[in-house]
This record gives sequence, C-alpha cells and structure tokens, in this order.
Amino acid sequence: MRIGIMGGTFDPIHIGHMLAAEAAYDTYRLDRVWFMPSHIPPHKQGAGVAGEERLQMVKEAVQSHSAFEAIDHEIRRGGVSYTFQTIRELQALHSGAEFYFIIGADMVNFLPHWEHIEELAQRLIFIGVRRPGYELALDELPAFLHDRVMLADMPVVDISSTDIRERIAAGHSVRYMVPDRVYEYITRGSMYEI
Ligand SMILES: Nc1ncnc2c1ncn2[C@@H]1O[C@H](COP(=O)(O)OP(=O)(O)OP(=O)(O)O)[C@@H](O)[C@H]1O
Ligand SMILES: O=C(O)c1ccc[n+]([C@@H]2O[C@H](COP(=O)([O-])O)[C@@H](O)[C@H]2O)c1
Repeated sequence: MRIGIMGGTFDPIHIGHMLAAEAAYDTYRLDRVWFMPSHIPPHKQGAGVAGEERLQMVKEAVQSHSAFEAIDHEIRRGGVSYTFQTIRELQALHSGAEFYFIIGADMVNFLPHWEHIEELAQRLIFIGVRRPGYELALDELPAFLHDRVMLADMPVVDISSTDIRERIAAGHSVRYMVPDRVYEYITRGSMYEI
C-alpha cells in the first residue's frame, strides 16, 4: 500500500494543495493520499485558525475524491507537529505501508532544516512539486537526500494561504481559489470574516 501524505497548515486549504496531491497520486500511482493538518507547524508562528476548523476545511476539500482523506493525527497529538515523530507513529500503526510525503518547492529547499531529517529521509520518499517563486534546486540538497526526493509535474499555481487570507481581509473574492465546499464552509463560518 502506497500512502501519500499531504501535510500542511491549511489556513485555509486551497487548490494548490489539491493539485499537488493529485499530481503525486497520479504520477506515482499512490493508493491513498492523507491530508494531515499540523497542530503547530514547526517553522511558523502558528496558524491563525484553530486546528479543528482547519481540519474541517480539509474534510470538505477531500469529500469528492475516493482516494483522498483527512487525518487528524497531528491535531489530536497536539504540540509542535514534527514530521519525524508523526511518521514514526504512523509506521508503527501501518507496518506494511510505504509512505510518500508531498511538498511544494519552498519546503523541498527547506528540507535540510527539518528535525531529524536523516532519519525521516530513510523512512519515506518526498514528492516535490513546483511552486512559483521557488527554484527547485535538487542538486544543492545534501547528498543523503538526492535519491529521496522525486518530482511530480503539476500545473503551476500562484496561490498561497497567505494570499487568500489577505484577499478576504481586503474584501475580495476567493471563490474558485479554494474547493467549492471549502468556499461554502468559509462563507458560513466566522474564522475569516468573509
Ligand atoms: N500553490 C502551491 N503549489 C504547490 N505547492 C504548494 C502550494 N501552496 C502550498 N503548497 C505546499 O503545500 C504544503 C502545505 O502548505 P501550507 O499549508 O503551508 O500552505 P501555504 O499556501 O504555503 O501557506 P502560507 O501562505 O500560510 O504559508 C507545503 O508543502 C507547501 O509547499
Ligand atoms: O518536521 C519538521 O521539522 C518540519 C519542518 C517544516 C515543515 N514540516 C511539515 O511540512 C508540511 C508543510 O509545512 P507548512 O509549514 O508549509 O504547512 C507540514 O506537514 C509540516 O509539519 C515539518
């Protein structure tokens, strides 16, 4: 069983995340993709929106795809969401599975700074996708990562959660930048004050 994990802050989830997951799913014939919101992202100040709300948006986003699902592993564990710890735990729970971790180009370049990256890179393969504004410089990564990062081709999407939050704050539309069900959820709720 090949399981892709799309980890993120998802504040909110947007179509860049969906296309990255689909590109990895399609290119590497994954059986499932688990979308996993972090509790506290390791290198950010934290998410503005509570974990339960971000998880609910992820659940809305994956509803129409039979191989995509939301997992609440990091939200339930609490604390800072270090990926090495998560993968240790998920591998203990799913011993026959091969794990792939899907990341955008910004995160590929940042991989050398992840906690216990050497151990993590032995436990899974990273699937990187292009993202505007970030060069994918695989040969500049440390040698131990060279055969641990594979690429998947997706249509480049110049969208970030920051951009979406800023548009909402300025009173602009984000319809179609997020999956329809996420848009409806955002407009019904009060977390972004649409
Ligand atoms: N437009 C995009 N294209 C490709 N990958 C993306 C895109 N947006 C986010 N990702 C990737 O998805 C993962 C989760 O991203 P995250 O939830 O932090 O979204 P973000 O848009 O980068 O958020 P923020 O703007 O708040 O920093 C990361 O690996 C990131 O590189
Ligand atoms: O474990 C780490 O050191 C680490 C450092 C940076 C990012 N990550 C993970 O990478 C995923 C994307 O991160 P982010 O901050 O862009 O949402 C998310 O699952 C994070 O927990 C993990």
